Amino acid sequence: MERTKIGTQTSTVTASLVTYFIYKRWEPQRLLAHAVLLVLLPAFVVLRDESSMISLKDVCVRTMIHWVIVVGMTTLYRLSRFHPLAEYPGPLVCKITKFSLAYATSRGRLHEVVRQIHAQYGDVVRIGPNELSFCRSDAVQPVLGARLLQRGPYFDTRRLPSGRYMIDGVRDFAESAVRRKQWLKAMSGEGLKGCEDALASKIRELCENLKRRQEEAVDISAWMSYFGFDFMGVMALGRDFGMMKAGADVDEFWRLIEKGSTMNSALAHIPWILPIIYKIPDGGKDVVKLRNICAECAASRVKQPAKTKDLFYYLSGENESPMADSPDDHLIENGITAVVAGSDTAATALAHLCYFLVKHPECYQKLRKEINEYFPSGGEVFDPRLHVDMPYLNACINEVMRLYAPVMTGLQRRVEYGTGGMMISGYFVPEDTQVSVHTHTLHRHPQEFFPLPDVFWPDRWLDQDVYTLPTGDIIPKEQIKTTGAALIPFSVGPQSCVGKSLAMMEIRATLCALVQKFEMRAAEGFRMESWEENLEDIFVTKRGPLLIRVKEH
Ligand code: HEM
Repeated sequence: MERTKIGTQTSTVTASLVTYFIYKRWEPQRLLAHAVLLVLLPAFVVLRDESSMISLKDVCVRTMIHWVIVVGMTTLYRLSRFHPLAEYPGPLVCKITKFSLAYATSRGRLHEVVRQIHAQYGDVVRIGPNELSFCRSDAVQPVLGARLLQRGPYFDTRRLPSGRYMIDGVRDFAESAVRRKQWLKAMSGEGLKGCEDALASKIRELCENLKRRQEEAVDISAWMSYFGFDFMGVMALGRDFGMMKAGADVDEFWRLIEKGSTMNSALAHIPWILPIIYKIPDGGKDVVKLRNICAECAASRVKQPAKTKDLFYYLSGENESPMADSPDDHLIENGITAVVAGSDTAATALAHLCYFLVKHPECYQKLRKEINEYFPSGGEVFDPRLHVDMPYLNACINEVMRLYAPVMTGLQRRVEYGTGGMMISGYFVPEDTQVSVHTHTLHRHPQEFFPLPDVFWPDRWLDQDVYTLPTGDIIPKEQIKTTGAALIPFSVGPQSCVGKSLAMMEIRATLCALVQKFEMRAAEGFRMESWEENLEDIFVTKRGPLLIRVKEH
């Protein structure tokens, strides 16, 4: 009897060690693997050794012991000096698990938490058991730009039930290049030209709507989203969502995207849990609703021949051959990606621009002066070719993208198992390690942006011999540090934002129109500081209200 017990205990410990090694080496993700390793294996060990006198309680107790051993071994190893990342500093809890970052994300505070970790532990920190975060501009190229590292498991949330990845989750560079081909055509000179009429017409609609609301406090942040979604709906799916017309999120498109992003970005830190979450009934209800809206839009768009060579025209391949009668999954996916990736990101940048320009009226006036100089005859200020050359306009946009990039988070890449590791900005990163450059922290690093890295000061982007600081002090060029290579709101490299040109065209044109046409000031009783306090990093940025009064010039 005693011998049987010892035998069972030995078997349980052996099974736990095997389980621990399998998790450590292969990090299995499938639900079946979790079930076999965590439930069936310990039960099998007990049943095999004590088949005649086994009770349910015994099985439960042994399963719990199995779990405690696996978790205990994992924790000890992650904290031990034998772990390949043992030399890197970081909070104890992050060395053990990424649950703490998943929690911070679910609260929208990830940008602050990672920044705080860097402030406390340095430029290269351990933010997960197998993950390093860099806050150095010389890490940007090796991590993102140099075509060395593929995306990490953070992007597993971009995998569709079919097993295929959305374009923004694809790991393999070759597949990525194929999937980006049509996008790049759409973002070429001719492709962008095809978007200009729709953009000009949506900007006009935005200005008309704001004009009608001069007597009331306007939530300009929400209006930027209505505008962004309507524009991208037309561009990518051939349908105006009608948000500006209704002054509301009519199809709940925006709400669905925000809800989905909050959950996805939290789970992205613990991707092994995804197969379990996806089995929960209704777990993907919102995603299905979102997909159905897009599928319906794309279906009606393919029935009409293209009036303009817009984004849909290129993404559907209409530029190369006639369109099929009904949209395929690929086309619907691209449409969803464009709306999800392109609407709210640009809207966030525009909302931040309104916020900072209202807070700094002297910058608002300086920008208005530049617009009047470039468009002396008044009238419509829509000329994307001129916008590109306007120094102060572009300085304001750069400065806002620096302080609050619409995607603040570090984009995860992975040093693959079997590569032997690599050097990144003078640090050895062992194989099987996830790495990222934390955009929000890098953008405010005094070594890259000096002085006043936390202050909105567009002049730092201008080329001058002397600079007047917001404090009134005058300093020479030599005392200014503005590292262009450290500004990475669109990421860099072979998988960077493929919609950058369209986004920049949209932001420049919309800002010019708003500043030319309207005066803006904070609405009475609105606490401006609440804007920054309410920002949430959910991969994209979730924003609270920004109540503004607009008045036509
Ligand atoms: C201010 C606006 C925007 C910002 C800040 C932004 C930022 C980003 C970032 C940081 C990435 C991740 C790149 C990586 O993993 O390295 C990305 C990817 C992407 N963005 Fe944007 N984006 C913006 C607007 C747009 C627009 C307007 C579109 C489309 C019309 C778009 C389409 C995409 C696509 C398709 C990807 C995936 C690219 C790939 O994986 O190859 N984005 N964007």
